[in-house]
Amino acid sequence: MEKDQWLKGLMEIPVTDEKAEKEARNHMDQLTKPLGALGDLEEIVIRLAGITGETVPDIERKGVAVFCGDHGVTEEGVSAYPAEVTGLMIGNFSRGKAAVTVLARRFGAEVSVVDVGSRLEPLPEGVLDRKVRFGTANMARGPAMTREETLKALRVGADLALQWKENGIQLAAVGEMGIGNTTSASAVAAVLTGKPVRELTGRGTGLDDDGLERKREVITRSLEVNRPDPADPLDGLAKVGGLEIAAMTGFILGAARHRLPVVVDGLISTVAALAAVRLAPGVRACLFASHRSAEPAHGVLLEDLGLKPLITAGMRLGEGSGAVLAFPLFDGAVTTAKEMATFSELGLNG
Ligand SMILES: O=C(O)c1ccc[n+]([C@@H]2O[C@H](COP(=O)([O-])O)[C@@H](O)[C@H]2O)c1
Ligand SMILES: Cc1cc2nc[nH]c2cc1C
Repeated sequence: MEKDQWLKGLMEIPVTDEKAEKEARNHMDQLTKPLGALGDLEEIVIRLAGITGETVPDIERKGVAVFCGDHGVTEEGVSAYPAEVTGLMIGNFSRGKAAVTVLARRFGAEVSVVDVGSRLEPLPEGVLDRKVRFGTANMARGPAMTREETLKALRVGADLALQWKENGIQLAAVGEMGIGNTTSASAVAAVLTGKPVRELTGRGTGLDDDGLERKREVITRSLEVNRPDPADPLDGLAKVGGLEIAAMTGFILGAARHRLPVVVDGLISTVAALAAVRLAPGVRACLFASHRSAEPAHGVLLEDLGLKPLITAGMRLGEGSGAVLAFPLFDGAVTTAKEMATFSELGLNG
């Protein structure tokens, strides 16, 4: 009961500040450029205003949260890499040598690496220990995890978003690490969109043709074995999802609850975002899509969410790397809003 109350509270998403949005639009229209000439950058400023309630928001402090988990379904041979790579990459994040940590350093973002369910033990320095269990069960044989575990993982993410908001983070990115998680993400995408598995399954880390066929068959079998309820996003996350996916759903819900704009990364964080939007539709207004992943399901999900990716770079890495790469576009957008002259300052009526 208390748990239900907590989840209900998390889903009370404040509405968009339409007055701030309108003021931001007016402001952008008055700047010394042809109307709309800054394209998506203008949309960033307007949407940030609607989220934060400030006409020209400050986004100096940025962070990327990387949620990590292992997947029992790797037993079925669905990834081009061995499951041990999840743990090895957690070490790499801790040493600041992974793509996301390198990019975060370059573009001035703080990083939180959160182990919500890897098999790694002990954890390296600086990694937040929020382990709910040591990897999920093999979803091709039964549920990946229980509803209880799903809610625990969700709470890990939601609590971090609140902590970030209280600590003064103004723009968040979300990413993940988990060998096998494109299989889980595609399965959750199939549950939430009702689209065919074939259309939603890609090569992940680089499967060959045989591997891709096996992956499709494993996802189809997992859906048959578990029969997740499409009307209950938590059921899909529990039965065919993953610990880091549920944590990202919680993080996104928590961010939206506290009006913290959040940039999603590739396929896996976007499926978490779709689950969050299905739980609380108001979440959508707080989301930005950084790039469009090479995974086929990603485009389907972005369309379902009505999100336009800022970058097209053929990336398929995850980690939050694409989201951090989009941060300079946000800085550029806000800087134009803050520093450009208006037509009236130029002595022209624009
Ligand atoms: O972001 C994406 O769209 C993306 C596409 C393919 C792979 N990945 C990353 O690769 C891992 C999952 O790939 P796989 O083949 O093991 O399912 C996981 O750690 C993800 O971060 C990520
Ligand atoms: C090496 C490696 C790094 C990753 N980062 C995110 N997913 C990944 C998957 C692999 C295999």
